[in-house]
Amino acid sequence: MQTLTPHVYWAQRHGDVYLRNLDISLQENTLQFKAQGHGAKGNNHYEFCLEFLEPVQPKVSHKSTQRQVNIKLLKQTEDWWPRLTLQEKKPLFLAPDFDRWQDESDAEKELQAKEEQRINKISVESRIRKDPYLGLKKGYLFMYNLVQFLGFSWIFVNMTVRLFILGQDSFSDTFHTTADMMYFCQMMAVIEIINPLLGLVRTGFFPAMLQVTGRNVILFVIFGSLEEMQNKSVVFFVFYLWSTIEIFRYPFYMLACIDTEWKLLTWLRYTIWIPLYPMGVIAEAVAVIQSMPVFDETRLYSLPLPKALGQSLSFSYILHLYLVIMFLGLFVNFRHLYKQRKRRFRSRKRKAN
Ligand SMILES: CCCCCCCCCCCCC[C@@H](O)CC(=O)SCCNC(=O)CCNC(=O)[C@H](O)C(C)(C)COP(=O)(O)OP(=O)(O)OC[C@H]1O[C@@H](n2cnc3c(N)ncnc32)[C@H](O)[C@@H]1OP(=O)(O)O
Repeated sequence: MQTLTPHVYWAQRHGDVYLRNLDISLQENTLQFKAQGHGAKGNNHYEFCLEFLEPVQPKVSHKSTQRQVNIKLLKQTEDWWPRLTLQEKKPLFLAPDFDRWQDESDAEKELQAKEEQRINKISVESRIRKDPYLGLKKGYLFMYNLVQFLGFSWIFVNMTVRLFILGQDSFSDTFHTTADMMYFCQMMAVIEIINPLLGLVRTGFFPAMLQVTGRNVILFVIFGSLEEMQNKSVVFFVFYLWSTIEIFRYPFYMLACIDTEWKLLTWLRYTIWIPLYPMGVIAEAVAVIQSMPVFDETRLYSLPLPKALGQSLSFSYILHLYLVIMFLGLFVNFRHLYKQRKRRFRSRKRKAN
């Protein structure tokens, strides 16, 4: 019997080395292969040895098939070897295993993809493990957003249809036709202050509080308690601006609850506030200014003063202060929404890369 050297095919990843066609012992980083087999040249001894360029772990795993022996060794440290063997000159029997071959950058990409998969799996698993009520929370948020979407859509459609039919004449009737629904939606919106406190959404408590309180002051104090304000055109502009953003914002949240995203809707949710928010604050400021003489006249909510200082302090003085707070609130929430927009589009760009 002759002693022959079999063909050995090799490939690597950052953590592993693959060899094909062998039988095996590993000593001092040198793989010894000796075997008897029946090949093209009849029954023969086959043997070779390979001293690896870098240390490998002592454990060798191998699997024999009728045609070959597959060997897998684990590298001691995860890195890329410029060649397989310590000796610089490639042994004649050694050739790249093109079935498995990858260059360093391809292997790196494969490694990264595996790592990302692993992280995603861990984060999904830990979310499920950490929060057994996740489904319930999402269900509750979905329903809340659906109700708000239906409410604001009703207001928006009602106002739009009336605007088309009656033109400017519809302005004066806005409050009487839509206020009940607006009361309902804005009272419900208090939930948006509670949600971040309960950790149900990643909204800041402060921006949500400014948003909901700001609107409710206008709705309940300025429009709700002064009949003189209720047929003014400004009601139309305030309600129309509020409902325009909400018919995009709530469906966006609904989709987020079912882990879905429509790009156009996301873009609209994070873009149309740019003109709408300042316009909304200006409309609200006009309403506050228009209400001041009415509060002066009716003395509604005026604060009683000690006799020496006069009879009472008109609520309109408080509204002067409120106007300042409103523009500060605009600044705070505009900045918040700008940051949210940047964060949202930055993370989408990163995902696209
Ligand atoms: C005693 C003190 C008195 C103080 C009075 C102060 C007065 C201040 C006045 C301020 C001026 C108000 C003017 C205003 O009324 C004018 C108008 O509204 S005009 C119309 C235009 N308006 C707008 O565009 C504002 C719309 N409103 C909002 O966007 C929000 O209310 C706001 C809190 C401002 C910002 O929203 P948020 O912080 O939640 O940002 P995101 O939408 O990006 O959400 C963050 C993440 O949370 C998830 N989320 C949030 N809510 C929900 C939900 N309901 N269901 C499911 N998921 C939700 C969202 O998906 C985000 O998740 P992720 O981070 O994973 O993307």
